[in-house]
Amino acid sequence: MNTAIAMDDHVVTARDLRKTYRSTVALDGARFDIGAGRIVGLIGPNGAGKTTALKAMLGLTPFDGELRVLGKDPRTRRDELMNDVCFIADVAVLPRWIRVKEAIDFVAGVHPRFDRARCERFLANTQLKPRQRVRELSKGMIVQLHLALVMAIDARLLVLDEPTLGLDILYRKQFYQRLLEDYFDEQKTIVITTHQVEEVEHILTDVMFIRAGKIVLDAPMDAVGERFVELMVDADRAEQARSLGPVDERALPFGKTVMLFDGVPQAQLARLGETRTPGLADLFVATMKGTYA
Ligand SMILES: Nc1ncnc2c1ncn2[C@@H]1O[C@H](COP(=O)(O)OP(=O)(O)OP(=O)(O)O)[C@@H](O)[C@H]1O
Repeated sequence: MNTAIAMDDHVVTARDLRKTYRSTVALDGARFDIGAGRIVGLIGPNGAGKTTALKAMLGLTPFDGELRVLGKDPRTRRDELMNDVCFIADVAVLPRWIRVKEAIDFVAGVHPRFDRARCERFLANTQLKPRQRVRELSKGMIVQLHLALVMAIDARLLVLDEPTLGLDILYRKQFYQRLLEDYFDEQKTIVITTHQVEEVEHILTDVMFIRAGKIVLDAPMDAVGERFVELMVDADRAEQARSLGPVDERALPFGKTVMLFDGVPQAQLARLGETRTPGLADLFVATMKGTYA
């Protein structure tokens, strides 16, 4: 197949992405594809390179390697890209004197795809009032304002870096619910980085784990459920289970062991003990073991 054509089928295509800050390697040959109409979680421990990968996609940092976002190289065509890509920059960018209503007026004035009614719907579920100034808002309320402004823009690619950091659990839940109900459709693609794996796993269509600048797992969520099985075995079956090559194991009380398998049929494991599909958080912990060693 012609690779140029194949690359354009994806919203994002990255090959051999590299970024070094003096002696720190932030991206170490990362490779991934993101298709249209997907909600992708880019998940990794602190310092894994998540923000750097997003900044590269947004044309906010130089890097080596090949990267196409909506068919364009963000290094050279950032301005054009920004018509179709939306992201939340640093929350500190809103001037402290501006009123909620003025911030909405401003975005409505500069962004042709901003939908004021939608923004106001998002805000109706918060305590924010149109006349309040940013300096009168709590940290979490400022994040809410930012999210409402960004979610009301009809962009093809929405990039969210830790979108719910600092928000209470009620709003976090509501945010992800609204992201699905009010924002997402097949024409859109969303990339979210987060540490709060449990909160996003039910909305993701795909998951990417990043560790030390490399993508170490990249799979659709339904494939994750088929690929990985967790098995709880008693001591007398542990050796037999171990011979099937678990990718991780941990001991439980009473001599039981939980083992994580990748690609071993569930039926085969079920003969040795109790099986279940691991949650994303379990997979994350198993995959990242030794990161801080
Ligand atoms: N401007 C910078 N100057 C020097 N080093 C940097 C800079 N930005 C990031 N780094 C380093 O690059 C690596 C990756 O950082 P990055 O911010 O991409 O990680 P992250 O996965 O987003 O982490 P976190 O979850 O903690 O936000 C880290 O080791 C970090 O110290």
